[in-house]
Amino acid sequence: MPRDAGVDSLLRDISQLGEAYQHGEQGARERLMSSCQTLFSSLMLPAENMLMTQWAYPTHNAVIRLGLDIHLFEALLGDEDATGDGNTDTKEGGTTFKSQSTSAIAARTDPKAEPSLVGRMLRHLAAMGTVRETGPDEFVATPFARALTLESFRDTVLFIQDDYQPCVTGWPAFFARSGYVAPTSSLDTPFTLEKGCSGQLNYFEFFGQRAPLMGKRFASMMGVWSRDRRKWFEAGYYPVRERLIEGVAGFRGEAADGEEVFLVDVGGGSGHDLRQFMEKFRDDIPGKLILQDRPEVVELADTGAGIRKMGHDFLSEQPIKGARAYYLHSIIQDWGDETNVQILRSLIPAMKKGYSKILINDYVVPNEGAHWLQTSLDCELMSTLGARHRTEAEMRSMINGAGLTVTGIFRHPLSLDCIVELE
Ligand SMILES: C[S@@+](CC[C@H](N)C(=O)[O-])C[C@H]1O[C@@H](n2cnc3c(N)ncnc32)[C@H](O)[C@@H]1O
Repeated sequence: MPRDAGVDSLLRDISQLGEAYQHGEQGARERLMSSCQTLFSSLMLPAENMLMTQWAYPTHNAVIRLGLDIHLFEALLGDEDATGDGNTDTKEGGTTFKSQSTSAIAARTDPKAEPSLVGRMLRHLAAMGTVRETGPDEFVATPFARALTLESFRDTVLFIQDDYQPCVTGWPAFFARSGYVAPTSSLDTPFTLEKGCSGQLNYFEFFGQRAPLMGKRFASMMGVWSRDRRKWFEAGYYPVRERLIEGVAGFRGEAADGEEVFLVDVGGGSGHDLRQFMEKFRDDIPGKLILQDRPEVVELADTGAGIRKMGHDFLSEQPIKGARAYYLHSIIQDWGDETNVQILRSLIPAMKKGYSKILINDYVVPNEGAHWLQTSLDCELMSTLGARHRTEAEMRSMINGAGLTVTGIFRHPLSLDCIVELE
């Protein structure tokens, strides 16, 4: 086969990025991953690509899913005190993982699975990079395999594979019916078609009224989705002190009534954003933190001390008046323009002029070169809520239509999302 010039230049980039990564340069890891991914797909032949995407990925997912049922990932971690049988220690991301034999892993599965089935599952997981093979019939967990023992990761796999994926499998039926037109109503989507609630309940109403467990798993998935991303309040992203904290009465020793609300997380789900915000700023937060969402969602949220929970429908007037900021994370992306204008207008009567701000934390997608995280979420939004991502021009026009003004768009150099600040 003739060599591809694109591949040659990718190889040069990867070599330079590899050095930058070894020197700990900011952003080198992300750029290296992206170049490696492009290199991988450039090198793959069409039939290999076919088999990888259509065969290997789905069966990898199926092995992970079945692995949860038999507690394969817990079995793989073994017993902290396990010794003998030739186990070797492997360092990954600062944690020591022990190598385990297939028979030892199979013996710890629960319910007990046939050792040869466990061996076949482990070999596919190893081929796909989820576990590592350290010798014949010997495996060690990667950080991802270890994370699959966490409740939030288990919930995420169960939500995506059991609750969400069937509506993606139903795309051909939905689009044949719609005449190959993308959905624009949250009441008529591949999700509502698959769940039999078209015209009656949207995605979130379905969780609340028919599938509370699904709602809990969804909230866990949102936490996992945010987990390794740059937080909006981190250094180099949105300047929280300069733009929010310093403008609050009482911050400079002026009189404050102690009742001020600093931040309302509107549609804040499980409260993970406020919890992390609290951990970072603690005693510097000049006012109360309030988590709002649908009543059944806030009820499940484990916010800990210092965060007040409140059931509130964001389509109706905001009851917390004069907060320093109203934060909307992954809310605007969920809805069409009409609903978003209603969500934003419901906040306006509560805002103190010249003081309160709205912070929209969403992806604002580029016209070209969107990341797979953005494009796959766009597919998810289309499938579940008949929604879609917006470009900056589309976002600005929607916001102006609600009678608000964009006062800044803030991004971390390594984040795919941004904060759109409004007054
Ligand atoms: C995509 S999630 C985002 C959750 C959270 N902000 C985060 O980033 O993890 C959308 C949230 O909007 C909430 N929601 C949907 N409809 C709502 C409504 N009418 N009023 C209040 N919250 C609503 C859902 O329950 C869900 O928690």
